[in-house]
Parts: sequence; structure tokens; C-alpha cells
Amino acid sequence: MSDAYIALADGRVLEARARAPGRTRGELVFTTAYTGYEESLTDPSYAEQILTFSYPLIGNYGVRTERFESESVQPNAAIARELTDDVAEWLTEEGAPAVDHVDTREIVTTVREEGAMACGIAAGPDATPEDAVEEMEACEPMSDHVDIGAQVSVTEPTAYEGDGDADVDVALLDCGAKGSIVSSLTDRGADVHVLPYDATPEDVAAVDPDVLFVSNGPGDPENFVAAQDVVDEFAGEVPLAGICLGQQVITSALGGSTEKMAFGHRGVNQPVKDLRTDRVVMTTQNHGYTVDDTGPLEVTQVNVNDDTVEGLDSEELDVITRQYHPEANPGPHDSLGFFDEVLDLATSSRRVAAD
Ligand SMILES: NC(=O)CC[C@H](N)C(=O)O
Repeated sequence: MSDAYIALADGRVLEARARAPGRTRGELVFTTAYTGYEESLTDPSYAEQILTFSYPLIGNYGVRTERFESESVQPNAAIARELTDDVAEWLTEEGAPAVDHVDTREIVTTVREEGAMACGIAAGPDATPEDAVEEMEACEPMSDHVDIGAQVSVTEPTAYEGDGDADVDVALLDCGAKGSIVSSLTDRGADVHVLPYDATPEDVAAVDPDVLFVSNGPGDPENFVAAQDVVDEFAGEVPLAGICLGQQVITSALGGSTEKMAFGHRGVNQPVKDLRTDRVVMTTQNHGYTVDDTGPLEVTQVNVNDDTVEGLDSEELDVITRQYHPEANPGPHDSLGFFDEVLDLATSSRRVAAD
């Protein structure tokens, strides 16, 4: 007899095995990443989602806190074909429901055909199919989580000193930033001032940044109104950089727009072509929205699979953004050079300003 159930918005209820008990709901998504489960499960961009791993065995190299991208498990639940005891114990301790022994190919096919959808999970000795359906029915669309930034952001400014002296101050708007974004900047010598997602223009001005960097984050970018206001305020005055939600927020603030994708991109081998060099690199991705109208920004990189916008620039406004995750963790390091470009932008614009 099953001790876990997964209810899908299309009416199906799948039987599974409970690996971490509990009841929850969220937007059902999948990642095709074959390594990096510790990083993915602690990536704040997954808040309010239920993460299905298409790779069949998750947990085969243990659980190490050094690899965490934030301090807690971020998706509301995890689904895999097989979860090891290490991962099951970790998720149990964290109170994040997890289930396995389910045909994840069926889940992935369903999400690909019908789009990311509401999902409910009930796991544990007393779980019933009705419990899972009740959870699914209470699941709100992602865009209704209007203050999702509050769930994932720092509440107080926090500063990290650079390892070396690049003499660059980065104001990082934390909309749910992965730890690797901060360390990719401090490793290059920049001082990083992490500010809450709802920081005011005055808060940003107080750190006198050489570049304003908008982080990744969960949910609908149109709900990050304070971050858009800050970008609007500093555009043309201070260089702007962004990753994933950051690209979306910057584009919207500058007059462009975003739209929801059917099921998004989540994995570690998404091919991206740079239009200036004609080179293709493999990238890590985790997003369900995409830039639609680019406003004043120029498209520099596109996704080879579906032509969606992967990189935007503006020489006039000193903007550089990426839809994918150059910091990797998990995934390939092919695009770590993005952080060098951001620091170059910060220092060269400062020279121009001083001339
Ligand atoms: N990784 C991210 O920053 C995700 C951005 C946004 N929440 C999306 O799903 O598109």
C-alpha cells in the first residue's frame, strides 16, 4: 500500500513512497540536471515550487553543507525516481516533504505537454489521496505570491568583503540570491553589499555602488516592484547587472516586459549562443518566465533550443544581464567570465565618469 500521493491539477493522483513526511503544495516543475541536487534544493528561486528530478537517482554522493546555496531547503517538496537515505534524512530534518518510487517520466511528460501546474503532496503513514487533492486545490498561481521576496531575502543589509582588492563596491539586491553569486563577486575582489529585496533608492545610495546587481529569485518578476523602482532610479547613473530574475526585473524597469513560459528551463545543459561571437556555451538554468519585450536593451545571447532571450546589454545605459546562471552551482563553469565583465563594466564606467 502506498504511503504518499501526488495530486496534479489535471485530476490525476499518483501513488508514491514517502521519504520525508508532510503535506504541501506548489507549482510542479522539473529539472533535467544530473548532478547538483544539494545546490538545486537550496536555490531560493525554487520557493513555492515542487521540484521533480528527471535524473533517476538523487543523493548518490551524500549531502554536504558546503555545497548549499542558502541556509534551508527552498522548494516546498521534492520528487524523484529514487532518493537515497542521505537526502531523505536531510529533507525530513528540514520538514520538506519528499517522495520517490514514482514514474518521473510521466510527470515530466505531463508538465511538458500541459505546462507547470498546481500540485499537492501528502506523504507519511496517514497520508490519503484526498489530502493530496486538498493541497493541490489550495495551490495558488505563482503570480499570486505577490510578496514572495520576503520569504527569501535578507531583512538587513549584510556586507561581504572582497578577497583581494578589486576596489569595486557591488550593491546586490537580494531577491533570493544564491550564495555563489556573492562568492563569485567576492572571489574577484569586489566588496558586496547585500541589500533586502525591498531596499529603497536611499538604501542603495548609502553604499555608493559602482554597480547595482539584481539577483536571481523566485516567482513572478512583475511582483518585484521595489526592485524595479530602484533600477529605474539608478538607470543611466550606475551600471546595472542582473542574473535570471535580475535580468527580468531590469528589463521591466526599463520599459520592457516578461511573460510566463509553458514549463520553463531547468537543467545544467541548456545551449546558449552568443550572437556577437557565434559561440555556443552550455549553461545552468532555472526559470519559468522569460523576457518578452526587451525595451531599450539589445539581445546579445539566445537559447539555441527555443530562441528565448538569454543575454541583454546596453552600452548607453551600462547594462549587462543573463537569463541563465553564470555562477553555475550546479552546472558548467563555461560562463563564469560574466562576473569579470560585470566588474569591468563597473570600473570602466567609473573612469568615464571621472574624466
Ligand atoms: N532563477 C531565477 O532567478 C528565476 C526567475 C523567475 N522566478 C523565473 O522563474 O523565471
